[in-house]
Amino acid sequence: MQDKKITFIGAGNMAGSIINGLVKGGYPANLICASAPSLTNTQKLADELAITASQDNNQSASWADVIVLGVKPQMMADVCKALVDGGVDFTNKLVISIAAGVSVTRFQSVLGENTAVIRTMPNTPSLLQKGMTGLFASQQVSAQDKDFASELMGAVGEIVWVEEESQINGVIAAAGSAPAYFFLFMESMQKKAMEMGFSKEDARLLVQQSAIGSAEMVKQNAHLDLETLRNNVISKGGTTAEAVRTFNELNLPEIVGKAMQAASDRGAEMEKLF
Ligand SMILES: NC(=O)C1=CN([C@@H]2O[C@H](COP(=O)(O)OP(=O)(O)OC[C@H]3O[C@@H](n4cnc5c(N)ncnc54)[C@H](OP(=O)(O)O)[C@@H]3O)[C@@H](O)[C@H]2O)C=CC1
Ligand SMILES: O=C(O)[C@@H]1CCC=N1
Repeated sequence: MQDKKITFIGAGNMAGSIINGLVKGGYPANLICASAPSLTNTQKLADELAITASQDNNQSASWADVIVLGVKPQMMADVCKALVDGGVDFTNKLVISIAAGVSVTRFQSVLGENTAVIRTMPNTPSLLQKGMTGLFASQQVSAQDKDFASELMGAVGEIVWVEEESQINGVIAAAGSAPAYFFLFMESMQKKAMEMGFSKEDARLLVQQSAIGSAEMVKQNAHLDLETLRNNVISKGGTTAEAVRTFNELNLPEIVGKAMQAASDRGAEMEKLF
């Protein structure tokens, strides 16, 4: 990977996961700085990973070749304005946003209309280098910077580039928010297993190992579609058939579709707000 100086502005759950995944994957820690108002998250990252922790956004951003913006969407414009007012020159820098709901146009209206901006939508399994990131590049981004962003996010998981910015909201629905869906599903299963008499620990083990095993089967059987994998578990007249019939009667596919649409719609709505 090209060795570039990277500053993360904001280092909470998501940016922290990327920093962890990057350093554990071998990216030089001395090329990474994390800046946030408090040292709570950043100092922990510095102690564990030997990156630099800072409370000075302007100084950290000025030092970097690549600035990863990892603050909450509602504070993004103010944080960017403060960088511009603080004298940070974005002319030769690559800006990578991980925020939902902040458009390229919005970034460029604050940072300068020719700023090279890549919008990404990662997810928290990036912490384990098992992330999924969608990326969209503004016209100003060079092929070399696109390659760098591919390598950067590729270091913490799989990547997919989208041609239309609006598709980032689809990435949010299918990947960025998705870990929470699977956790909710597993929580619901754990709760029922406990009602069936298992201890909390055993209920979790039953559910988590089933989830991990199923996910691994999906990964290792790319030639099989998901329906086939499902059908391989269903014995005619057996138990799984009853569970799946119940899911379908209660319209699980429609529920999932509606939830994903709600996530995507909220992403589009946020783009108007922030
Ligand atoms: N969580 C997720 O699964 C995903 C989140 N995202 C996106 O990531 C972004 C961050 O979300 P998340 O990590 O969950 O949020 P967190 O609240 O965990 O992290 C926010 C971070 O921003 C820092 N911060 C606050 N104000 C400033 C400031 N003025 N300058 C610099 N840093 C500041 C906070 O610092 P301090 O520690 O001092 O409070 C904290 O480190 C959002 O835009 C979200 O859309 C994208 C994909 C998935
Ligand atoms: O909930 C959110 O808005 C962020 C974006 C995707 C996951 N978390």
